[in-house]
Amino acid sequence: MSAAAPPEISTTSTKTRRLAVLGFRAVGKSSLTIRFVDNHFVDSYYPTIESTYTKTVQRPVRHARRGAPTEESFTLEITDTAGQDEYSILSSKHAVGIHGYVFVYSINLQSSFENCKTLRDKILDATGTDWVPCVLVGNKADLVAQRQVTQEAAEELAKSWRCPFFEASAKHDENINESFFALLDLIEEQNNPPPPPEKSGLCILV
Ligand SMILES: Nc1nc2c(ncn2[C@@H]2O[C@H](COP(=O)(O)OP(=O)(O)OP(=O)(O)O)[C@@H](O)[C@H]2O)c(=O)[nH]1
Repeated sequence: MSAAAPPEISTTSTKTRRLAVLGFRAVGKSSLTIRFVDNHFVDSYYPTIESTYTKTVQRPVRHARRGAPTEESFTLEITDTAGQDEYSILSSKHAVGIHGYVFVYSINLQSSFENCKTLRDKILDATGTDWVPCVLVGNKADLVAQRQVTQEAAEELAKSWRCPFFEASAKHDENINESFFALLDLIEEQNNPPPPPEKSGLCILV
């Protein structure tokens, strides 16, 4: 009889998290998503209807207990939405069953930054909440000479949304993983608040 396989303690089962990438037309939503999922950049521009991408990632377990798995696996289902402006009708499927949002603007287009505020308001209206897990991403950070949106304004907005903020470049592969992982970590922080501290072995029965 062969020896039993050792128990699998390095990872837990996979959890699925659904993310939606929203923003104005041509800010780089597809480019960010494809850079994250496939690690390449397409220079040409094809307006998106809607696409869903899947990527499995490992993250450290939050508040891991002694002897328990230290990493967990997530299957990310990322919906790359069509570009939206303030007049676009929000599809209800972008409000239901989504764990977190990537709001994207382009640092060289002020109106795309303003548009993120409108989009988030629409999501809050549709979900009936006053907060959703999200990350604010200023893409095309390589176009710094054409900058219209200051870092300070974006930091201020992210602070008011209680969310992480990154300037990123899909073209130069800057802060792409960081943006998606920060969102995932924020989602998990909501789902797994810190447990009460472990008690010592001593137990007094009365
Ligand atoms: N310089 C620069 N160009 C970028 C970057 N990301 C995307 N682009 C270019 O911006 C254009 C639009 O990119 P997409 O990724 O198609 O934008 P999108 O937001 O998905 O577009 P829609 O689906 O129409 O809303 C393309 O020509 C990209 O090559 C970047 O980080 N830097």
